[in-house]
Amino acid sequence: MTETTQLVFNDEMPERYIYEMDETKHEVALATNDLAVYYGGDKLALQDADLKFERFKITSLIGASGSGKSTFLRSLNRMNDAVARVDGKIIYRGLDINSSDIDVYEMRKHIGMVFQRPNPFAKSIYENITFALKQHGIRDKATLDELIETSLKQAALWDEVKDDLNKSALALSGGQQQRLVIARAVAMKPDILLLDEPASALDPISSSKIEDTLLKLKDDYTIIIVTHNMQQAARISDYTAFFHMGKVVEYDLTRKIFTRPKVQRTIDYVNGNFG
Ligand SMILES: Nc1ncnc2c1ncn2[C@@H]1O[C@H](COP(=O)(O)OP(=O)(O)OP(=O)(O)O)[C@@H](O)[C@H]1O
Repeated sequence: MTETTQLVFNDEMPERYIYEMDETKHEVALATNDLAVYYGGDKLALQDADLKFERFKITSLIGASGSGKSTFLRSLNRMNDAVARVDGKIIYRGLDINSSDIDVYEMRKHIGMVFQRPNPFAKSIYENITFALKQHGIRDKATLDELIETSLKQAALWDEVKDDLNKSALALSGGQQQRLVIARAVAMKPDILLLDEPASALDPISSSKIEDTLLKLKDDYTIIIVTHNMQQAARISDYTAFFHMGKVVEYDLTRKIFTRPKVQRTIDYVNGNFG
């Protein structure tokens, strides 16, 4: 952002602003209620997280390193269970999926996760996608073939690999591997896709392919993405949450976060004044 477009401080500014989603107008796919995460028993890494995520939209989580973005994202499908205490509620289809009686394995079929580093299995492209499907009891070849084609098309990888599905996934480029991992996640037909900096390890062209893929995927999925790249957040997301020191400081429509944020700290961050 150039000097002339710097956002400026104006009179009475709140310390926090959380967009109140009108549930009569917007379908909420997932909501957190008073979420707090403690590592090692007492290290508070996230607090007071109350967010609603709209269905079929992309929400970006932005903020400096260590501000709690990944902690929040990982808590949404219980990836932190083994390392942290997660208090509060995560509401999905009327259920609190943070409750102890939830079948986490089953829940993750609905809420999938893609990590920063592409992590395909050391298997063929075909097997990367069929592995989890078979574990979930899908064995019919025609069904598997159809799911492979659909998911690879959704992840914008089909045209590049359709003639060689038996090739090792490890022989693909980093960007192709990440799209394969996205295909693997969408083959399970989740409702919600969580992505932790999915493009940060990739070159700009691969990164832009991932962005295009996510924009297409939002026709069918609700997407929540952690990104350090503010241009990327501005380009692809409908909503943006700005994290600072374990709190969501501002949550709003992306265009408002980047043009008319309400909190001084957000203004500083989007202007590049991180101090
Ligand atoms: N497994 C863990 N055990 C202990 N502390 C952790 C663990 N994971 C994260 N933390 C701490 O929690 C805080 C928030 O970290 P988190 O990774 O959520 O931040 P982040 O905003 O995602 O950062 P980055 O952008 O660097 O990924 C930090 O102080 C971090 O050191």
